[in-house]
Amino acid sequence: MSAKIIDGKAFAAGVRGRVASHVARLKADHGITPGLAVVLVGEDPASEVYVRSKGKSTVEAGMNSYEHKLDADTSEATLLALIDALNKDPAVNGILVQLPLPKHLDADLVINAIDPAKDVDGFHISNVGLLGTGQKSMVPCTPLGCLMMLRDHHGSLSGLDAVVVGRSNIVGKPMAQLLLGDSCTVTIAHSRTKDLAEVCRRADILVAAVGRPEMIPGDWVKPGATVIDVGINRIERDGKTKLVGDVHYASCAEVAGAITPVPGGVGPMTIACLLANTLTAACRANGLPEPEGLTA
Ligand SMILES: NC(=O)C1=CN([C@@H]2O[C@H](COP(=O)(O)OP(=O)(O)OC[C@H]3O[C@@H](n4cnc5c(N)ncnc54)[C@H](OP(=O)(O)O)[C@@H]3O)[C@@H](O)[C@H]2O)C=CC1
Ligand SMILES: Nc1nc(=O)c2c([nH]1)NC[C@@H]1CN(c3ccc(C(=O)N[C@@H](CCC(=O)O)C(=O)O)cc3)C=[N+]21
Repeated sequence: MSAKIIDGKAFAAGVRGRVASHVARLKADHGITPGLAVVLVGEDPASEVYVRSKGKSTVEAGMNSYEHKLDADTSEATLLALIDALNKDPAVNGILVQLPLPKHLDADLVINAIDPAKDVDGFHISNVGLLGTGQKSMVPCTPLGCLMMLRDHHGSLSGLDAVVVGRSNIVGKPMAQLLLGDSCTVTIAHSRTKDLAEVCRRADILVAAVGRPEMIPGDWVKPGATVIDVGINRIERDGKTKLVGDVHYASCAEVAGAITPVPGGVGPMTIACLLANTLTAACRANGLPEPEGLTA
């Protein structure tokens, strides 16, 4: 069997297009232009690339982009003062603080200082609690993008066995919540899981969010399963840098029914969902109906 390739890049282009046309309507009918503020502390080159591409996509969708670059040694008080100002700024509908933060800053404290209504990453404890109790919230972008692709491929996810490998607050846990919300039977696996191979083989839906290049081989995949590869790992091969996921693509694609590639899978959907969340936040802030099909 050869898997269907789930084209995240094309899917993301579709989502961005829908966001852009909704933004155009908001502008024309209500004079509202949604705004996204991205805060980057320090000079991590990979983070700078992401922040630039987020800014570019934001502007392409017709929204305002505000970039705040702070020195690596910025104090917690300075960062919190910036977040306070952004919370109060009516032109800003979404706030994203790029992670990881330098070690001297308490990421939980910083994230929880963001107004939950502007928390387009969905990382604030209020949004985590709302998601966990099935209430309307801001949903983390990467898991939301994965859910959109899964719903598109399967129609209904009800009753399917889902295994999420990884239990981080930004990917694994919210991914598991969303799958549970769609009535999957969910298992969360991690570094202490016994017989991970056997656990993975039960999955109709296998989500890999581990951060270990090509860790999951094809013989861990149930024939016909859907494999969602969240991993973004930069490795050296044949003297070149290459981007690979957390699954061994070639062997998994032989067994799976469908699979997301890296690059061109989950990554582009993360950015598209960030724009979707910013639009959703702007609609909620103005008491307007939310865009359909762009939230969980
Ligand atoms: N495509 C995208 O848009 C995004 C991609 N990513 C990528 O996704 C991956 C995961 O990111 P993130 O969740 O932040 O990573 P974290 O490092 O925060 O979490 C990794 C998880 O994997 C588990 N793990 C580590 N080693 C093993 C192992 N040998 N067997 C089983 N489980 C293991 C850890 O378990 P334990 O808790 O026990 O330590 C942990 O729960 C990374 O490659 C990252 O770059 C992240 C965000 C967005
Ligand atoms: N507060 C916060 N929110 C985040 O959402 C967040 C973060 N911090 N820190 C870093 C991670 C990582 N992340 C990615 C986004 C897009 C791609 C992406 O578009 N990837 C392209 C390839 C890009 C390339 O070539 O490097 C792809 O997979 O096709 C990848 C990774 C968001 N993150």
